[in-house]
Amino acid sequence: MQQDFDTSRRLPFLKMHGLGNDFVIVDSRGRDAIVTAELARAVGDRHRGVGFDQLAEIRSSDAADIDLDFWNSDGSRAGACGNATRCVGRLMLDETGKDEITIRTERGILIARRAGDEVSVNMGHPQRMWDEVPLSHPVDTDFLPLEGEPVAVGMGNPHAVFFVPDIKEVDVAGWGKRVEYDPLFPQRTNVEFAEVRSRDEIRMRVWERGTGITLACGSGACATVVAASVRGLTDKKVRMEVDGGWLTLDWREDGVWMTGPTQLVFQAEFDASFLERV
Ligand SMILES: N[C@H](CCC[C@H](N)C(=O)O)C(=O)O
Repeated sequence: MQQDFDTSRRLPFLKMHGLGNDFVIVDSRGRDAIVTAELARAVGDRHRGVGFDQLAEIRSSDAADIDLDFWNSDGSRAGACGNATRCVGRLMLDETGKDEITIRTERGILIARRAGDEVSVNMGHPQRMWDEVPLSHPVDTDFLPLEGEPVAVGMGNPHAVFFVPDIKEVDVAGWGKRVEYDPLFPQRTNVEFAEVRSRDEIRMRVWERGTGITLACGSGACATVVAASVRGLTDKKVRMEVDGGWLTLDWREDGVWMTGPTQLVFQAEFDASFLERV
């Protein structure tokens, strides 16, 4: 593997999770970015590495408090990751002592705020045009021409949200994987299955592009409240139960706000021999 960093050095990282959506976080501020697709796959392997749903790399920014890049465990890039943004938001809020910080991701500058013990992030405005999601050709994004007629929503990454009468009956892995690779999605897609319990409560399960079933997905939760609201099934503010716990979503004038808990699990470092084997 081509590397532009010194493998004789160790590589410190943090393991964090938001509702069981788990992340390895590497802080590359003050040096060149070091994460490559190969490194992401090696670290993401739960046997050879440590495993994660996404790897997040913090970088110095000239436009916000930090820049943040996301990788899936198959080595692909994710344009957005709401739960990792909340986790890194927590780190930066604690580091700076501020109540609000800015994070530049591929989709633009996001704001993270303290919300009691939890962290809120404004995940920005949803993308509802077919070519923004993106889809492969013009269709009605409120009712995609697929079995189950999902809603297409971009949150900096693509999502297809299905409404189902009973979430327990859904084969999330089988159905999710089929939709992820449907030719309607030229960059593949994340897939959400949502059971609306009331106008302000949704139960959601997710199949993540490049990762598979996860216990939560922040951008997917944002996409789901947008989809439910567009279909007239819920209000714009909902509580959402995912496999890993509860999030609050609020689609406001300035974007979709997501609030929930974050957890630091451990701090460790990859040693030189691990990095040399990548
Ligand atoms: N877990 C993330 C989303 C990852 C999406 C990723 N699987 C993609 O390829 O877009 C979240 O909290 O928003």
